[in-house]
Amino acid sequence: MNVWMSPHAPTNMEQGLESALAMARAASPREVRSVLGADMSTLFGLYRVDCWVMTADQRALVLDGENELFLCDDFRHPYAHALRQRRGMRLNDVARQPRLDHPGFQRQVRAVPHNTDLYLWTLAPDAAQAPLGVLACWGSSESIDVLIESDAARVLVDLGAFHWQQQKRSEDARRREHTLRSSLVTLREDERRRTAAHGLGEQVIGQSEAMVALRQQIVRAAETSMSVLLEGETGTGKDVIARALHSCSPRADKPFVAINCAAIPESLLESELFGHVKGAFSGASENRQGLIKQADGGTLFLDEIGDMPLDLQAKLLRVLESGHFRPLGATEEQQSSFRVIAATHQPLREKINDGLFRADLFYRLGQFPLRVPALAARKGDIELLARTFVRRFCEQERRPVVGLSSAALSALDGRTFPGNVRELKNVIEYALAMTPPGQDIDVTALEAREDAQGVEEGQDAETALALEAVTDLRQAARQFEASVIRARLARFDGNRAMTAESLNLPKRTLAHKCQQFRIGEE
Ligand SMILES: Nc1ncnc2c1ncn2[C@@H]1O[C@H](COP(=O)(O)OP(=O)(O)OP(=O)(O)O)[C@@H](O)[C@H]1O
Repeated sequence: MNVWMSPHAPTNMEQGLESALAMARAASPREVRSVLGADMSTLFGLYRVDCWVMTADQRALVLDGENELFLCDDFRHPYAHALRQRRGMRLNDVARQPRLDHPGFQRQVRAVPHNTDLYLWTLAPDAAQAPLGVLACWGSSESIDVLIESDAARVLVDLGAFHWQQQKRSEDARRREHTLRSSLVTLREDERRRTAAHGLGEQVIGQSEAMVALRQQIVRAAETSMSVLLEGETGTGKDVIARALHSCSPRADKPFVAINCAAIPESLLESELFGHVKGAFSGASENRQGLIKQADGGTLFLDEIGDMPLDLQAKLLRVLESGHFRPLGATEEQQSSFRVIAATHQPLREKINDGLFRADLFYRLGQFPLRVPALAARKGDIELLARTFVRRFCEQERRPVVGLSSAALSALDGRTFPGNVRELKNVIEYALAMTPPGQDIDVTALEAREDAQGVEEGQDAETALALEAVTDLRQAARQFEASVIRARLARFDGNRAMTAESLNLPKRTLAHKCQQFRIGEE
């Protein structure tokens, strides 16, 4: 019997037309399925109608919004049979189908009344195409009889498959377009970052894999407002990197404020950072803005952070967490919004273990850790660095730009550079001074510096011997100390951190002695 020819024909026909219209208006495959399932159920008085969806890999059937999954090659459930036959399939009294013992299917059977029949339609827009899914209609034997006889049911199912397919196509097209768009955005982003990283090449020189990767990380860190912790041996370029990071960050037009925590006496460090008000301590004759406030909107670079005293570490942590601080002697709090970059050549973890550095500050500073490799680990960079320094010095001195002989380059390659790039730079500068203008730097010019250092050290030894002749022991000791420090500083290309380390002196003590002996002023 045709359902539209039933005694309620006008109502049913109206409903059928409404259903067809609703499917045509549906905005997604899921909406088509939902209209089809609901309307079939109402029109034919069924217990339940499920619209099973074929997964993209064509291996299973799933139901919108549910977890149940039926594999297409598992013939313990009837959906696999329907898919294989690709035509309508009827199961009378589903509870009496012992071979269909799929646990999921049995759960469904238990959820419907006794004597329920099942009619399955394989939904496909046409026979040549892969099925979209299976429509499972559960109902009494009579309603399933009506369903099977009904032309209207067939029309609705065909319409459902058609609109499902149409919506699926436009959804696939939208998804493809979205994927394309987002991969284009990613591509553009990557390209922008690559260009930015490339642009940093003039500031942070190096073509080794490690340096190329480091520049990319610098660009990434610059995009965020995270705290950056630079770790690396002395002279590896931590200062250069901090400045480069600031210059390619959105804070570039705001101040870059740097402080070396090791170079400033402990007693002054706090007031340098936080500022003070007039009369806060003896000598504080006027209000003074601290570096934290000066860095507002920009970047605060804390070099040698490992040398910051513990009590100041706690205060720094508080500023980083809250953005608030109080200048020395002030009653009011101030605010500053800055990005912090900290640098250290000391292993901070060891300092934490020794109770000299706060673990919480370490983690707060190291939100974006960057490790700067030693020059020895990227010897491939020596030539580019050397040539760049030669060019820069020549331009600075207004001399014709010269090159480096291959013997000079291989001599550089053979050196160890404990002072890293700083040492290389000093070697080049000295060699250039020893080379007549217009001539390439040769190996003899490089060796001249070592010879000069040797003489200087020899002279120091002579001085030390000569001191035996003096009668004032304290003065002799001071002169000897000064000679040792001078020689060691010369050996480490003026690097006080390395000098202090090699003499087992705190950097602050070395700084004090240099001041006392006027080293570095002559
Ligand atoms: N990658 C680099 N490109 C260009 N110049 C560099 C690079 N690395 C270091 N330099 C130069 O080497 C010298 C030392 O660099 P910098 O002061 O940045 O090192 P550092 O790691 O901060 O040293 P320290 O730990 O002793 O403070 C500077 O003159 C700097 O210009």
